Amino acid sequence: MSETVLQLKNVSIYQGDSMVLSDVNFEMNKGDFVYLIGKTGSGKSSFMKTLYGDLQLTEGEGHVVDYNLRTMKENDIPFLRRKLGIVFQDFKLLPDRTINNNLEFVLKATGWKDKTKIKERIEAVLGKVAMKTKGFKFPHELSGGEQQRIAIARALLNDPELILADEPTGNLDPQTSIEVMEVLRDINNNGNTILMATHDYALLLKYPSKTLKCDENKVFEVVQRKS
Ligand SMILES: Nc1ncnc2c1ncn2[C@@H]1O[C@H](COP(=O)(O)OP(=O)(O)OP(=O)(O)O)[C@@H](O)[C@H]1O
Repeated sequence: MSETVLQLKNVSIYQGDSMVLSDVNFEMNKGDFVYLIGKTGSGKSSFMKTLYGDLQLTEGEGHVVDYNLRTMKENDIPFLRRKLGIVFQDFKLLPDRTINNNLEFVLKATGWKDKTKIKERIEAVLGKVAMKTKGFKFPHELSGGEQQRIAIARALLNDPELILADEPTGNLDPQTSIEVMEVLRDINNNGNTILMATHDYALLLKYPSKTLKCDENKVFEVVQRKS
């Protein structure tokens, strides 16, 4: 039976007093890969932020993994985020430490203590993004595409039930975007559930998948035409 990881019912999303999206109804099941598209300012980031608890849900019903976005308390947010993997456009790696130490930092902050297990987990996630040999480098010693692969590895550390990727290829050239996309598709093929906001229509055409569009304060599914 399919397992629901995300469910929104009659949701409206606000930034301050202004409504960004209304009547949003959407569900994702384990293993899905869904794109979220829309013009700049159409609400993609606001949608993502609502899902990881950065924007409070005040209207409608929302469930992400086992959290109820309406009733969740401020102290629940870090626990919700442990079940999510979040990838941003600008990578957000800590510049003052190596890749291994960036990953170790997250594991320690989320309760990992055993040194051997930490080392094994770091190797495993670096392997998943084909970056096993780069752990000793600092972020600035890596290309943008490599940094994004590390950010994806970081998102995988705690076996997330849902990966939210907000414009993960937004800072990358077309060829590097394809390489990062291949990593995301591989991860999806291995069972991870991914919601990816993007502007990049070339990626959508090359890697078709279910697509939601934000437009005029609504979110609806678009059907890709086969040419
Ligand atoms: N922190 C904020 N405070 C007030 N309004 C905001 C805030 N962030 C975004 N908005 C407004 O909410 C609307 C949706 O913005 P959002 O960032 O969600 O769009 P987006 O589709 O992600 O755009 P982009 O593709 O440019 O990132 C816009 O009108 C924007 O100006």
